[in-house]
Amino acid sequence: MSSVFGKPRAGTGPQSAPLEVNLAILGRRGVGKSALTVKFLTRRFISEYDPNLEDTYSSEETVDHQPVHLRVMDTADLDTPRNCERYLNWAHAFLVVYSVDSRQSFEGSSSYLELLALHAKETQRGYPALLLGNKLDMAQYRQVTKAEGTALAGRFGCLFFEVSACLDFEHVQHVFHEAVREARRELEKNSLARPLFISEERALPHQAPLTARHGLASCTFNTLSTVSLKEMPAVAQAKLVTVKSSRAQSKRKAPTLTLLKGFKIF
Ligand SMILES: Nc1nc2c(ncn2[C@@H]2O[C@H](COP(=O)(O)OP(=O)(O)OP(=O)(O)O)[C@@H](O)[C@H]2O)c(=O)[nH]1
Repeated sequence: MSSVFGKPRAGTGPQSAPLEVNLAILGRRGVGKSALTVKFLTRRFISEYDPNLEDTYSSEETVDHQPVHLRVMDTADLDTPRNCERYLNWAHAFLVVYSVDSRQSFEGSSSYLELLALHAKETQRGYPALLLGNKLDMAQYRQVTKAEGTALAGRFGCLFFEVSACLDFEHVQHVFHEAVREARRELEKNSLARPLFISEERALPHQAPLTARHGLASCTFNTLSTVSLKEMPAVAQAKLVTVKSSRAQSKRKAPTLTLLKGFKIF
């Protein structure tokens, strides 16, 4: 099933260059966004974390025999989407996460999917999204059934997975690679040579901010009325740490330690 909201906005590079994919992880606090990100990058599960950290990590991946330069933004919204343009204008694809043992977080994920769908409608661009029910190892405390997750994903045309950041790495990796595939499908629809961020001149002068109109306060889209053709934007409040996943997986050398500053690993 395809998970496309609207039209694509960026293109693949030449065949020899790695594909560049930006992936944002969204969801309410405590659903396991950081745990999933760190699991994917290091194969490890974290037990302690700084909930206010919002970092963007970089990893060289190979997906379907194709090199991919993947950037992952582990967002740190509070209870609702906030200052969303920092990821809406940056990401090629989104992982929307809830926790299977929290109905509140499931409702939160629905808000994020609505936000993405509305943004896609406003901008006429494509935003592949995957819905993830995390903490599958806590299934005995389930508040959200698998059928409910499937139904929500179906409503928004998303892929859906139940995962656990503390169980097998391969399943988590599969999900991230599926996100890359979804982004790549979108990127391949557009033949631009490099990943560029193109904002069309598309003023919305008489309309309130999208999220305000739909009850998602705090998100503004003030770049919509400007013309811009720019390379990778600076990510507000985010620092870029390059991590070679093969190295991170095998050794506890500097990149891993840098990445995991603030986390306790075991
Ligand atoms: N049992 C279980 N616990 C998990 C899992 N993923 C994360 N946790 C725990 O859930 C808590 C929150 O995890 P985080 O990864 O920090 O969640 P987050 O979504 O990044 O939260 P914020 O940073 O506050 O936005 C931590 O105590 C984790 O150890 C999981 O798959 N299973």
